[in-house]
Amino acid sequence: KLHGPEGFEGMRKAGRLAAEILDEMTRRVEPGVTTESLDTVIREMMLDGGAVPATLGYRGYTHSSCISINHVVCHGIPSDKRLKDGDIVNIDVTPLLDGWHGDTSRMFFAGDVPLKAQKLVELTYECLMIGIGEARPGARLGDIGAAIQKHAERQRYGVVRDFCGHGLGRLFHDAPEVVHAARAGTGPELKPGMFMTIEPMINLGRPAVKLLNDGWTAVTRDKSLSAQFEHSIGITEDGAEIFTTSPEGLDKPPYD
Ligand SMILES: CCc1ccsc1-c1ccc(O)c(O)c1
Ligand SMILES: [Mn+2]
Ligand SMILES: [Mn+2]
Repeated sequence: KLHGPEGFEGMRKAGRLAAEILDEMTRRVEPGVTTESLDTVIREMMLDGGAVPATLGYRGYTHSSCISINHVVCHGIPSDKRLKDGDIVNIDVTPLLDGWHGDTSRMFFAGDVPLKAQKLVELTYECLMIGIGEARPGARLGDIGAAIQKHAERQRYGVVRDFCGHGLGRLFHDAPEVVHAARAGTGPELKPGMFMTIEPMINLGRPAVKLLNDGWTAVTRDKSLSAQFEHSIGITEDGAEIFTTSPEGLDKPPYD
């Protein structure tokens, strides 16, 4: 699907609301808060912004966000679980605003996070931005995953294969599947008007993942820490536009 100016306008608005919600999470993530309480703030901010949570009811999912802590790779379900000092936390939100999905996630620190975990978070952000840097008309989809994989594996980190980025717009998930480990020069050619997410999950240890009995929560098999960042982007005539950038510059680690 190739979108025109109306689609870019719609995604800018949905993406900005999503980024503002994650900016608010920067102020609220701290040891002692429950992930359920953060999910409630997220849902209220979506509704106040005239949007609805795209994940609520999606394939039977019961919450307005995914909150994934430490060795949880993705799809962590908000609960009465309290954050503790040293936790690294991914919060993933997708407000659906006037028919457009703004899908984004960032890492947050609860209290004092060990340097090794901070380095994983910074490298994962670099992977996302390096992947976005490959997105332009004429590039191949595989160029994105190849660049991400190279940056992560050079530092001996594991790139998760089990979950991918995706096309989006009026749909939450559409073609293409954006794999975060791929071969350059392969896959469909990128064209202006394509919308997609890039959402690399990078593990301190091996790439392998398993699902918990709740049917949602994905964890590293070797229990190593995992980090993820996600942006929704649109391919423009000369590159890519990021729809989910923080208006306050809060989406860029290192977090001091
Ligand atoms: C919880 C929403 C959900 C359910 C099945 S996959 C999924 C999901 C979660 C976060 C995402 O960024 C995404 O693209 C999909
Ligand atoms: Mn997401
Ligand atoms: Mn996504």
